[in-house]
This record gives sequence, C-alpha cells and structure tokens, in this order.
Amino acid sequence: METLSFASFCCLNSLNRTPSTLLVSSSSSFPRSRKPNSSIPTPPSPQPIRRPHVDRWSIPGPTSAPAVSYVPGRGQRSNVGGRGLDELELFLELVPLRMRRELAQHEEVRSLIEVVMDLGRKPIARFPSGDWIISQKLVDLLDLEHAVSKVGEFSDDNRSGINHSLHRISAIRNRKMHIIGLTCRVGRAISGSAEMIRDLVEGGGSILVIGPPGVGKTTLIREIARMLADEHLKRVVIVDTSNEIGGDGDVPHSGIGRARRMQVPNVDLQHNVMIEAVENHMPEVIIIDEIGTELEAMAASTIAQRGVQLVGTAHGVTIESIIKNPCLQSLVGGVESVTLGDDEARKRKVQKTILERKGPPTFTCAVEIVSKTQCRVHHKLEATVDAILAGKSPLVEVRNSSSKDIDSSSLPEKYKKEELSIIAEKENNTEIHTSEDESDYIVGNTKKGSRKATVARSSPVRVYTYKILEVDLLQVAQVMGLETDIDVIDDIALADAILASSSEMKLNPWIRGVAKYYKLPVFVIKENTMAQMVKAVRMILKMHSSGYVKNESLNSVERDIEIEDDAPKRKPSLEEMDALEEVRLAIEYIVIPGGEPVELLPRCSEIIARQLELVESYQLAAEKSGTELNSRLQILPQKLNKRTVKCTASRRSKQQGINLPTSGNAGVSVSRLPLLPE
Ligand SMILES: Nc1ncnc2c1ncn2[C@@H]1O[C@H](COP(=O)(O)OP(=O)(O)OP(=O)(O)O)[C@@H](O)[C@H]1O
Repeated sequence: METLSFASFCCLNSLNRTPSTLLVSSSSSFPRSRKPNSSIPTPPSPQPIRRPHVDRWSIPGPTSAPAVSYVPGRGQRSNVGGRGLDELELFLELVPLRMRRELAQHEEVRSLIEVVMDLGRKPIARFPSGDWIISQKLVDLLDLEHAVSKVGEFSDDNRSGINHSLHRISAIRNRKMHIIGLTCRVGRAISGSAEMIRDLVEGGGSILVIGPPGVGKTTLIREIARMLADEHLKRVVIVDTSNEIGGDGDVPHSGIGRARRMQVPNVDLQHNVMIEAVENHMPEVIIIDEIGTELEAMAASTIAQRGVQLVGTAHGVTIESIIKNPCLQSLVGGVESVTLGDDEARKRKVQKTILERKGPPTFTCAVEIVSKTQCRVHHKLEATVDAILAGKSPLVEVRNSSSKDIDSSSLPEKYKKEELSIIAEKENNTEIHTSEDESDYIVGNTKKGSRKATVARSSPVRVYTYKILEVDLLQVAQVMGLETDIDVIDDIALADAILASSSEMKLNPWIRGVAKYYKLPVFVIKENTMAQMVKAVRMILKMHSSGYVKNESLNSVERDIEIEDDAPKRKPSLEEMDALEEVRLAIEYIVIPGGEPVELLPRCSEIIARQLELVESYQLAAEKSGTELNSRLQILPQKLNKRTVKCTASRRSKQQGINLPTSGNAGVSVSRLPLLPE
C-alpha cells in the first residue's frame, strides 16, 4: 500500500499543478437507494473484498483531529498522515497504480468527475469532455479490493467516503451482496458556487434547490452552509445523510466553514435527525440534502413552521416534477382537486373540477439548477405553484453565473453547451434562454410558438398588468370609448404590452427581464391616478397603431416608458394647484363615474388653459363659458373632440353646487350640470 501511495504522489508531482479549486462538470449518478435493511452482509471468502471495519457510531479514539485546510476558492489540502496530499491525490489513491499513471497523464485530470470500475470491464474516467477508457486491462477483484480498502465502511445506502475529503464512493453489489462495481465521484468545495443566489440566501427565506443527479446541488448547499455560518455568523446545522456535504469522518470538512454537521446513522432516519436538529441544537438555518420521502417532506415542513431557515435539495428538473411527485408534493403546499359550482366555473372560465394548492409551501422560493453556470429562480414559490396548477406560465428568473463568481479554472465551453442542450431536450416544453447576460429572465414552461404570436392589427391590444387593477384600466378604457381596443390578459406570453406601477417595478425589478425576454414595452405609471391611466392607454394604443409588434428589434423597448402627469415645468401657484385639483376631483368623482358634466369655478384665462390641458389628458371635452372677467370651464362627459372646446355662454344651464372630497384644499366647490345633448 505504501508503495502505491508514494507512486501516486510521484505521478501527481509530475503534473503542472495549480492550487486552485477544480471546476468540473457533472455526469449523472444513480440516486441514493433507500433500502429498509441497513445491514449489508460482508462478502464471504473465497473472494473477499476487504473492508476495514470502522464503527462510525462508536466514540472516536484519541487520534488527533486531522489538519485539513480550506481556502475558499483555492481547493483543499489535507495533511492526512503528514503527507500533505491534496484531495485529488487522496482520490487517485483509490485506483490501482497502472490506472493512476494513465489518469495522471490525462490533460483534464484536475477536472475529473468520476471513475467507474465494474468487474470484468474496462475502467472508465468521466471528464467534462466525456468518458475516457483508463486502461485496456479489465477491472478485476483485486482492483476493487484495493479501492474498497481505501474508503470507510459502506452505509445502508451503499455509499462511503474517504476520511477528510468530500469524495463519494458508491458500490454496486451482486445478489450475494459482494461488491462488483464502484462509482467514485470527486467531491469538491467550490467557493463562489452560491454567488448566483446570494441574495436569496441572505434574504432569509427557505430555499428549495431542485436538479437532476450530478448537476451540483450538494456543492451548492455546502457553499451556502459556509456562507451563512462564516460570513453571516448564523447557527447552521447540516443534516448530512450520506456525509456528502461535510465529508467522511467525524471531523467535518473545512468546506462547510463553521456550520455544524449531524450525521445520520441510517438513511431512513433522516427525518428524525431533521427534527432532532431543531429541537436540540437551536439552529437558525438547517441544510438538508436530498429530501426524498414523505416523512422527510413532513419533517421539512415542521422545521419551516418553527421559523428556521431551511435550505434543502430534491431530485427533479422543474417545480412541476415536485408537484407531480406524491411524496414531495407537500413541499410546495400539496395539491387537491376542487369541484366548482356551475356559476363559479362559468365566471372563472374553467372546467368544473380544478386543481388547487392545499396550503402554504414549506419553502419561500425555489431554484432549479439547470447547469453549473445557470439556474432558474422562482421568487414566489406559492405563485409559481398556483400558476402551474391553473395551467398558466409561472414567472421564472433565469440567472447565469459569471466566471468572476467562481474562483477557479472555468468549465470547458463544450461541456456548458452540451449540458444546456441536454436539459433543453429533456424539457421540451420549456424555453431555455441562453443569453450571455449575467441575469436574464423568462417565463417558463411556455408552449413553443405561443411566444411568437403576433397580433392582427384590428384585434385589441393585449395588456398584462402588475399592481394595477384590471377593473380600473377597463373603466378608463370604457370612459375613453376604447373598451374594445384594450384587452387585459393574465398570460404574459400572449401580451403586447406591460402596464405596471412604478412602486411594483422598484420592488420587483425582474419584471424588466420578463419584458425583455418577450420583447414587450413596459409602461410605468408613477401614481395610480386616472389621468396617468388615461395617458397610458393612449400611449399603448399609439404604439400599437404605429405598427409596433413584439418580436421586433429590442431597441424600441429597452427602456421603460414612464407615464407622468403633464405637469407644468415651472412651479405652479397655489391658485393653479387648487384649480387643477378641482379638475381632477370633478373628473374622477363625477364626470367619469357618473357620466355627468361639471361646471368649474371662474378662473383667469391662464389657469383655464392649464385646466383645459388636464381635462384633455383624460381624453374628455370641455366648454368655456361666461364673460371675459368671469370665465369658467365646463367639463363634459364626452370623448375629446377639438370642436367641442368652444366659448359659449348660451349653453349654461341650471346649476347645482356640491362639495367634493379634497386632498389638502378644503371644500373645493364645483358646480354640476346635467348631461347636455350633443
Ligand atoms: N459549480 C461547479 N463548478 C464545477 N464543478 C462542480 C460545480 N458544482 C459541482 N461540481 C462538480 O460536479 C460533480 C457533481 O456535483 P454534486 O455532487 O454537487 O451534484 P449533485 O447534484 O448533488 O449530485 P447528486 O444528486 O447525484 O448527489 C462533483 O464532482 C462536483 O465537484
């Protein structure tokens, strides 16, 4: 054994080594088995595979804690046995010398992902660039025996590790429970791998991380644990079912920083340890890898209810996979079918039996890991689940990590592209946006082609609103006589424009990304007043009638279109402000809702001109009446037609004074006239 270790050291010394953390891509691995039987018999002679007996649950002996140093972003060096091996060297000690020599000469050795050794077959190494046959000589029992002798005891999920490292060794056994195959994965702590979702982590909400095997979930939550424990001084407890997050051995790997780690004696007891963590160790954050059973999902929900931030992973590709998984459904709130009454179904325009979310989800938000450099964020998991159950497209933010985040050699280009296309293929319903931008946003699960829908010029303009009441917008359109020109819709993929309040845009800047993805103009209303709404309607229609259709060059919609009141540039006098407020109140409280004309108080001609501008911004007509010294404006509940604005005293009718609510200017008195015939 000593000869092998020395040889491995020599081989690696001959490489041009850099101390940086390795960046490799993933390949799939078989999922963790959950066998109820935790005792796996050791293989009998005459073909024994020697395994050192390590009772992981006995009190450790007086051996001193290993000196393992971890420098974020610079990889790990463990001073195991005083030999100063780095973790890749430790890993390579698993394979027999002849294979190690071959591997050491491979130019991608520092990006090695896995070594696969199956009895009677050629050994394979998995690299980001693909699989590579290490040696033509077939794997024999001695090779397997050698590898097994280097690792700890296999637990009931057939996994083991190497002390003081993050490597994962998984066994395949024959029917007699002898080990006949090994998948040895290189584990690494990668500093910066959680930068993509730093804001979510720091936000304190519970995060569900979803991804297929090998995509980097464990690596991500390991870094999250370190980030919260070391940078935010949080009390973090990791429930480490297969010792994958904190590594093998009783002293956790330095890659988890100051986070504490609880080992799990048996995978079937994971849920118990999760609850134990909350009850005994006063955590502020619990990190848990692979939530896979109903009991674990229930334990997760208990933890979340106790106000602890939960960061957990689950196998899947999208939120939909979790919704469809009966064991994990409760993580997203659960699903129930509801039968609606005839009237309700007609009102909602849905079938009678619909699916609804049962309760609040365990997690605040969810992150779908697409690849090591891209993820999709569902900020409001609740809303995402509701949208999916209602057959709508959930809002998803697509984030790409920039290479500066990850302090290491970069992932080979080829691998990035391949992985993206694999995932795009898997989800043939989902558009994958491969923008170069650091942060882009899409609406996920869009049916292919629907995004491309363009609108016939004669059809109404379809507007998607954010924090603007549909009823308000439609009322304004109705008053303007444009109710057939505007349609408020709730599927953004089909929209022609977005109308949002500026407060909403500030709170949720990702809306801009959604708009950009769909090439939609965003009209932003500063204040939710009817005047601004009227102006917005006019501008939306104007843009539409000028021939704008989405999917045109993005240039035209790169910036928000801000709707502001046509306020005079100079500072208005108090009297002018009073006069304009009088107009606003008259229009918004009487002319529009009541359909009645209002005669305003007499004003000087300059102020009347200002009032007239404001009336026109509401698309309403007005008449000027009275003498020159006593002129006043009458606002008509008719659509603006320049000819209507004229000076006439003859049309004044009987007046009826009323008091309007005011904002600051007490008791503005306006006069009201009955509707005049055209
Ligand atoms: N950001 C990253 N950059 C480069 N390599 C990474 C990154 N994240 C993970 N890896 C590598 O990819 C491999 C798989 O990672 P990891 O074990 O975290 O995946 P996983 O999603 O947890 O897999 P599984 O579901 O099978 O447990 C490991 O070898 C790891 O070192």
